Amino acid sequence: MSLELQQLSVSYGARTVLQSVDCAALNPGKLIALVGANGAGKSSLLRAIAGMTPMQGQVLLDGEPLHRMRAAARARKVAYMPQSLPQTSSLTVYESVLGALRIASPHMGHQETHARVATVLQDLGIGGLAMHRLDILSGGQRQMAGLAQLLVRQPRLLLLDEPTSALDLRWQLCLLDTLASHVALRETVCLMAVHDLNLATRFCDEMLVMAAGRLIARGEPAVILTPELLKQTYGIVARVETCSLGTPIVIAEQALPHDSLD
Ligand SMILES: Nc1ncnc2c1ncn2[C@@H]1O[C@H](COP(=O)(O)OP(=O)(O)OP(=O)(O)O)[C@@H](O)[C@H]1O
Repeated sequence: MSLELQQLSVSYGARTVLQSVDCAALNPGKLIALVGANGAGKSSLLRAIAGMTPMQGQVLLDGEPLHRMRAAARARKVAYMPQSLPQTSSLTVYESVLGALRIASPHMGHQETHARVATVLQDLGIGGLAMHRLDILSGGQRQMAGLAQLLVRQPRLLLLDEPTSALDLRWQLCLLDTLASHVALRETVCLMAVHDLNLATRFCDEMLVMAAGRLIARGEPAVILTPELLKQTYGIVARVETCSLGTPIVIAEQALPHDSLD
């Protein structure tokens, strides 16, 4: 079973920013990248799936319409990480991850709860931050803590909005490696918005490409990423080569002039 989007539309006031997005069989166990230019609608799509913005159409998770699910069941199954995380909490990283798990699984035993928190912090490599307060973390550390709060719940569906945007090169690799292992092990459906196409091609098995509120391409990065698609999507002249790891690498050569774009 999997995630399916049927005729999903989102409007802000009179402005429609997502236009009847259809997408079947977004399957578990793999990372799926959601890419597209600024303003293409990636965050709106993730928020709509997460039930955080009014929408038309239907989102099915394992065949079940998410909007008909009771709030508690939905909160257990779906975890969403926004682009920017709140900075105000004075909880420690450990307390915040523990709290996230207790809300999702209030009946879980004390030992299992604490073991799960310790494991997720260790897997993400942030055990050393456990007793640090969230409000004094760096942006990248907060992003790692935010992901820990989601993974500890072991949701069925993970929706991540640019989860590596604040991370340095090493932590980008650490986070995506851990995420890929978690998603494969738990058979999680994972859809994440990413700007870095080269990270997406390296870690994601499938790519959804958005432009102006529509889904314009879907498939394996090596198959769908072409200079033509990059021109259409981002307004750039780019080459796509195969790097020594065997994955496609996008070399952006030049931005097309603003007045040459539609
Ligand atoms: N709360 C809002 N109210 C009104 N318009 C909005 C709101 N949020 C987003 N939009 C508009 O919806 C369109 C899609 O925005 P969205 O944030 O979904 O794009 P995105 O692909 O995630 O962009 P980015 O890569 O810059 O984060 C944009 O034109 C944006 O101005």
